[in-house]
Amino acid sequence: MTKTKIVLLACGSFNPPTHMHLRMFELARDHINRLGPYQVIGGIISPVHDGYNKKELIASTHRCTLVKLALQDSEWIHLSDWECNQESWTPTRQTLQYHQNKINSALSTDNNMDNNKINDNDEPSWVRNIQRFQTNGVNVLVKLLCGADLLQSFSTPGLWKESDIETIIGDHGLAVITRAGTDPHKFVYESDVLTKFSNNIHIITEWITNEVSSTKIRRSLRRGESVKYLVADTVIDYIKNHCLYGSLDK
Ligand SMILES: Nc1ncnc2c1ncn2[C@@H]1O[C@H](COP(=O)(O)OP(=O)(O)OP(=O)(O)O)[C@@H](O)[C@H]1O
Ligand SMILES: NC(=O)c1ccc[n+]([C@@H]2O[C@H](COP(=O)(O)O)[C@@H](O)[C@H]2O)c1
Ligand SMILES: [Zn+2]
Repeated sequence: MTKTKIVLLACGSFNPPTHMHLRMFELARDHINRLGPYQVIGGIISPVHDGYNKKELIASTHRCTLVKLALQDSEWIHLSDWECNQESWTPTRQTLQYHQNKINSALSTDNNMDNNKINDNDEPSWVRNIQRFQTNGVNVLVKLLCGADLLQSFSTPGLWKESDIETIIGDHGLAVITRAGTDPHKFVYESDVLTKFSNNIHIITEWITNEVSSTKIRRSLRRGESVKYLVADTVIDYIKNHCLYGSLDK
């Protein structure tokens, strides 16, 4: 049986990236691969544009560097700085569509080329990673990976267009990681649009709960407290060297 090839894309602030951001990918890959008809072949972290204007959001140049440092130990998850390099903030539907189109057009070019030439190009690492796989002309699907709080934000009035939610879930699909304080099953039940597309929403229970959040990390840094074992050492070094989040180099 040919498995549908999946790439997981997580959007968000990553301000800064924590171990839990990376755990989400591992949890979702195990879950989706276990279902049978799917094979997860790549992961992408797409930090949000500075124009998102969220409180305490530091410059995307720093956030992209921090994500790259956090991903040094991962073979399959890559940074995409595409959103950050746009003129302004991009709605998530467009981000998913851009990455899916880019991957599939790179793969179709590969199919028409001599095998030796594959990977010998200037594509970003998140594309090159996927070019290692044989897809035999079958399109790769990019799914949105998120925590349950992002799913919950779908019901915030004026935040998401209903048509975007339909495209994101209907055409791409969601992998949702449970998070304390949220009940994604109940949330799907209470929403007509989410129930309509619930066959394309994978809710993944995080049994080894880890309530780290970027907000808590920023708070500890501001207070001069240790964040070791919550975020990568290389991320901590960079934050301290650049005195980010009110931290002092010590
Ligand atoms: N501990 C966690 N459990 C489940 N999902 C998480 C967790 N931390 C982050 N995520 C998910 O990671 C994605 C990126 O989130 P984001 O950058 O906002 O991180 P955050 O820790 O929630 O940061 P902040 O506290 O600044 O909101 C979102 O989909 C979010 O739900
Ligand atoms: N309408 C939309 O497409 C829409 C609305 C709100 C947030 N988002 C995205 O969700 C993510 C939320 O990140 P935070 O959880 O860090 O706020 C960001 O990547 C943002 O671009 C998208
Ligand atoms: Zn958040």
